[in-house]
Amino acid sequence: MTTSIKILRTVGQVRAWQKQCFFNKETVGFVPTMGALHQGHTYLVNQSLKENDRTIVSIFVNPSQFAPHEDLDAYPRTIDHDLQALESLDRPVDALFLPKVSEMFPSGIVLDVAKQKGAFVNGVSTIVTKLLNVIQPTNAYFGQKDAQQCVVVKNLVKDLLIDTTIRVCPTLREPNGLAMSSRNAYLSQEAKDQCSIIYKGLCAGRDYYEEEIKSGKPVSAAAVADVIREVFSSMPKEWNLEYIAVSHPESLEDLNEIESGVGATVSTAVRVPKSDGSGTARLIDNVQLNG
Ligand SMILES: Nc1ncnc2c1ncn2[C@@H]1O[C@H](COP(=O)(O)OP(=O)(O)OP(=O)(O)O)[C@@H](O)[C@H]1O
Ligand SMILES: CC(C)(CO)[C@@H](O)C(=O)[O-]
Ligand code: BAL
Repeated sequence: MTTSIKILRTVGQVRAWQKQCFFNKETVGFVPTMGALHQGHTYLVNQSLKENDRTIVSIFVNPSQFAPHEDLDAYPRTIDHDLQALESLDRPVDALFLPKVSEMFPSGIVLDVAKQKGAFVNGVSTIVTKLLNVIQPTNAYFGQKDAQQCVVVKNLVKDLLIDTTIRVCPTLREPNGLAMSSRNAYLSQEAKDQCSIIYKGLCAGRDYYEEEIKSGKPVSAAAVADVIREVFSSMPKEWNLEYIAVSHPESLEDLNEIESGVGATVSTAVRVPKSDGSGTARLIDNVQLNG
């Protein structure tokens, strides 16, 4: 496909592009993705276009953040569609970084990491650090949908003294409330309709909290989770609720009580059978309880 977007495939090409921006005193916005772009992604890209002189997007399905037997091979790869989506914005992005695995992991991937607990956190921290090192953006854009990822990335930028501002954008949703996700492509329309129960449950938990906190006393995290579990009890029985977590909004440590002035992040993951029968799609979502 022909495109006006500069396609960069090597670290060397990105560094040369970045140096030119730096030389011109232009700010650089960066949106890391794994492709299969949807409106959640284009929201982040539009935000970057608004706030920076130049915008670069990366598409890299990062093997090091998939657990063994997860959907690395099946993960949707739709590069022609993605290029079209980036071309048809009000202003096209300036550059697209499309590295091969060998470019990002020249010494290979330590696959044992994927067997350890916390593989996702390690995998995301490593790839985001590498990408920020290569691109050295002024601002980098992430979606609130991946709440754990936002916390991990904010902490790593702080701890490693990386000179990039992390901008977190709200979760974009389908009209029925389902959070947009590349993995929704695994589901039939009927399943997507049923999936509205995920956000409904989270909202019921948030409504309960907002009512209870008016008393001025801390609210029990278990009680919030129970309200959500009650809504989730009408999920189809073949679905698998992995967890409901009520966590501190900054550290993501589990909370027993939610205090006003602090609030919480309430997150969940649900495995829903894929419509082609080839396994399950893991859907995640979260809401914020205001402090
Ligand atoms: N619905 C959404 N609203 C806002 N941002 C989103 C949304 N979905 C994804 N993003 C953000 O886009 C960036 C790239 O995410 P990614 O390419 O993994 O897409 P994804 O749809 O989250 O994929 P999947 O859900 O299959 O993991 C991340 O910062 C992610 O938080
Ligand atoms: C940030 C990211 C691109 C790192 O691979 C990925 O975790 C994602 O798409 O959210
Ligand atoms: N969007 C979060 C990264 C992942 O799906 O692995």
